[in-house]
Amino acid sequence: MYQQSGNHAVQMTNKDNMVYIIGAGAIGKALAVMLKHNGRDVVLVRGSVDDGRIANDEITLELAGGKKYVQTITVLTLSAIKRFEGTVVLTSKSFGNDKLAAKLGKRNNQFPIVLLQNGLGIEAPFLHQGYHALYRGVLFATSQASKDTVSFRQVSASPVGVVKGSVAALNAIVASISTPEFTFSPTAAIEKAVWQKTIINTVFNSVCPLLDIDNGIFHRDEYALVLARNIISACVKVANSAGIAVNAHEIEEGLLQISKVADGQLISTLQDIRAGRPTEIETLNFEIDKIAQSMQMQELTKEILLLGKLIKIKSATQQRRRAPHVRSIAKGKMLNK
Ligand SMILES: NC(=O)C1=CN([C@@H]2O[C@H](COP(=O)(O)OP(=O)(O)OC[C@H]3O[C@@H](n4cnc5c(N)ncnc54)[C@H](OP(=O)(O)O)[C@@H]3O)[C@@H](O)[C@H]2O)C=CC1
Ligand SMILES: CC(C)(CO)C(=O)C(=O)O
Repeated sequence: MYQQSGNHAVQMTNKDNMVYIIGAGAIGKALAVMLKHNGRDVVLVRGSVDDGRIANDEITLELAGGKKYVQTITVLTLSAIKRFEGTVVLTSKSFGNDKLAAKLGKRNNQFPIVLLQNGLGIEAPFLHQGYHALYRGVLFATSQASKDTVSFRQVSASPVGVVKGSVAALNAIVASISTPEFTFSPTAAIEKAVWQKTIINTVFNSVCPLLDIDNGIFHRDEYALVLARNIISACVKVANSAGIAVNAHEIEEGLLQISKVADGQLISTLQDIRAGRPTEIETLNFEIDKIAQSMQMQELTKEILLLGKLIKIKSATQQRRRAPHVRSIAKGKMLNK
């Protein structure tokens, strides 16, 4: 199934229930360790690098209560894979989806793709490429990676639904990626779940990095919760006008639940900013504002857009600090929205 390279011993397999996780980051590593711990066939595939390298990495997963799982996971890059024989799960950053959709499309076999990424509209590149087995998950979990250790907390089961495909295949996919401590559940209402989670992320992924604070702030601080409530209220009006029946109370409950379970954990956008990496804010605050604009509702999303712009400035500032030579790339590209 994949080629041998260098001195690394890699097991060859012909199974068609292999799970290929693309994106060896905080979520990808956590999922890989959990699957391997439960006896599943899994490999990690690098999302941003494609040098044909194959490695066997020891990854430690820390769960709530101090429980630890250590597993050796095979890490490949795309060019080491001739064809997929199983399910492809994307835990890579969504801004890489255009390139990945094109690359994966070249291996034109029938494999299903599951997107486990935050944000609105992230499936578009795969739909444009004509994928016909496309599934979307919404993660209710929080994961933070440092070197080869990942700290993971599940908030609740993560729903997965059909974008293109069948309910029977969805059920099989959910069974193949679900484990007791990282649980997925099939849903017929994935669009609603995507909006609910995107609204939650619009709050967390802008407010927490701007305050430079952990995810627990909303259950600890009533002023932060009031700010969250205002953002949720505006987003819900936009969603409802777009025909998505979400409600503010349910979303606030979800936000508080995450805030409690993920107290002390950092939102992915804050992890990205601190590491000098790009963020996914385009598919959160900016995408909601874009949808509001298309319905002449942009007055409502002014604050949301401002928070998004501040995240871009903070992210670009940190990137320049870490790599002064990229100054000219970021300059002028930031505030044109
Ligand atoms: N961490 C969390 O708590 C949560 C994260 N999410 C979502 O899950 C997804 C994964 O997040 P997370 O694991 O935290 O992110 P990380 O940054 O830890 O990992 C993401 C991985 O994406 C890959 N990647 C980065 N840039 C590109 C690119 N341009 N093209 C292709 N691949 C790229 C890299 O893989 P490689 O190293 O293999 O090159 C990177 O390791 C995101 O959409 C995030 O919003 C959702 C809920 C919670
Ligand atoms: C809100 C949170 C922590 C929960 O899943 C998340 O989506 C993230 O870290 O990006």
